Amino acid sequence: MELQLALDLVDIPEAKEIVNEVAEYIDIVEIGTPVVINEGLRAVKELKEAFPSLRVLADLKIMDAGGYEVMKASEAGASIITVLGVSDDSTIRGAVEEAKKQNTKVMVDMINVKNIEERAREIDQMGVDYICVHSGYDHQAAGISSFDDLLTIKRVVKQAKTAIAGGIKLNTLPQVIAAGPDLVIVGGGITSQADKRAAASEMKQLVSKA
Ligand SMILES: O=C([C@H](O)CO)[C@H](O)[C@H](O)COP(=O)(O)O
Repeated sequence: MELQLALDLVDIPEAKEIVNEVAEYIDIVEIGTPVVINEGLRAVKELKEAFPSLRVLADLKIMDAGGYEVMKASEAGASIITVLGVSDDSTIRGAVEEAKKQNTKVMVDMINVKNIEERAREIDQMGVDYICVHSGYDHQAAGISSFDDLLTIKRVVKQAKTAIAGGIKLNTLPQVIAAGPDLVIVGGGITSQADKRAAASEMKQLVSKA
């Protein structure tokens, strides 16, 4: 099981500062959607240059033009790029095809997918690398968690790796780990802690044991 740090509410210098603190405890660093909106793919490029041994995920949440956007993010240095599960199949297939050419990977974010079981089965047949259940900020504010969705995809997904994101904290991590995702994605659970290094270290210890 791997740990991904999501960076959302920071600029590029702040992102580098946080990764400097926690790099040894994370497997993947995510350039979150708000960072891409504010800073562009330059954020992906700069983080990859600063931390070449870390995989960088570009959380583009692609909804259209899958092939083109995967190409641009891959050229910037992303190892993994996100595409939305609610997108048309052609968008997901285009993203997968381009990622194969670029030797990068596609993560499908199931945020707002209503029929998780059926859509996860379909997407699993499209050759994607990860399927990620996700309760985004707006769902978190409404008290919605994606834990049940994780149990669903663990049951039906056969090819892709499974991942979970959204509001995971140290106290909820053991329950998440028990469900056995391949990748756990944590943003505020690390970045909003006074001691980010300690939080990342404790999380990495738990994730590594699983
Ligand atoms: O993808 C995310 C969200 O939609 C904002 O872009 C976050 O990276 C994801 O939710 C993980 O962050 P936390 O919820 O703070 O753990």
